[in-house]
Amino acid sequence: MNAPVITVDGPSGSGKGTLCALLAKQLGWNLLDSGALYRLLAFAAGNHGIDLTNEESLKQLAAHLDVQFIDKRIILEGEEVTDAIRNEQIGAGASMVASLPAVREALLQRQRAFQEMPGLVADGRDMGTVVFADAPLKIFLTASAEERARRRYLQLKAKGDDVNLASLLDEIRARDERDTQRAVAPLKPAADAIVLDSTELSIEQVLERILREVADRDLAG
Ligand SMILES: Nc1ncnc2c1ncn2[C@@H]1O[C@H](COP(=O)(O)OP(=O)(O)O)[C@@H](O)[C@H]1O
Ligand SMILES: Nc1ccn([C@H]2C[C@H](O)[C@@H](COP(=O)(O)OP(=O)(O)O)O2)c(=O)n1
Repeated sequence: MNAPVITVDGPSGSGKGTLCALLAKQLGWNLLDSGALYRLLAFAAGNHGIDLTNEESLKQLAAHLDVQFIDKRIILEGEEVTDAIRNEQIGAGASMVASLPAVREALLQRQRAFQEMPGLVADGRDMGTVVFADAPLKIFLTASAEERARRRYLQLKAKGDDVNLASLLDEIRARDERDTQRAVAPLKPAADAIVLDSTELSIEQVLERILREVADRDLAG
């Protein structure tokens, strides 16, 4: 029997990463942060001097990406990059490489390998539409662009980054546009996804709502 999967897709800053981590912890399930793979690829491309539009080279790099996920740490080619991949520049680069079909194809099996017992919580843009299209519970988490920019601003500022709310809002809008308009696996809710707008909801309220859906489907055993 395949391990059950809960997919959580949605735009940048909607709360996917936070919710997926809490959900995986609460259920004792595995966690896939698929966005981290695209961020790692953009970062590795920088290391190797590969242009973010060079589909053939990026495909090769994606197929052989030397990455380890150790607890909450991410090691790329032997170097810890856990924090280094979490900024808007890498986010924008990730969104660029993610628009290339050969790159998405090269990362598919790597993502599916995370589907192990007792279950998987998968965070991304196309988890419910493409990578785990058979998942028994699909969430599409969203929020207004202004609220998402505000959350990102607070998050990066708390980290000590020098950030500007207006430019973060511009970057989030540009990324939304690229992620929803691309030809392959665009960001959109799966036909059978539950759409949750978290603009006016706390993290606890979103978690509670998702856990109710898990219980209704008897997913947690
Ligand atoms: N419902 C919410 N209300 C307020 N802040 C939230 C909510 N969900 C997430 N956040 C905060 O917003 C920021 C971005 O969340 P994150 O999980 O990184 O989003 P995503 O993975 O979708 O980009 C984090 O600092 C997180 O704590
Ligand atoms: N399953 C996925 C996950 C991310 N991506 C792309 C598109 C996103 O803009 C970038 C970065 O994703 P990530 O989830 O890390 O970004 P946020 O934390 O939501 O800002 O990668 C994708 O195309 N497909």
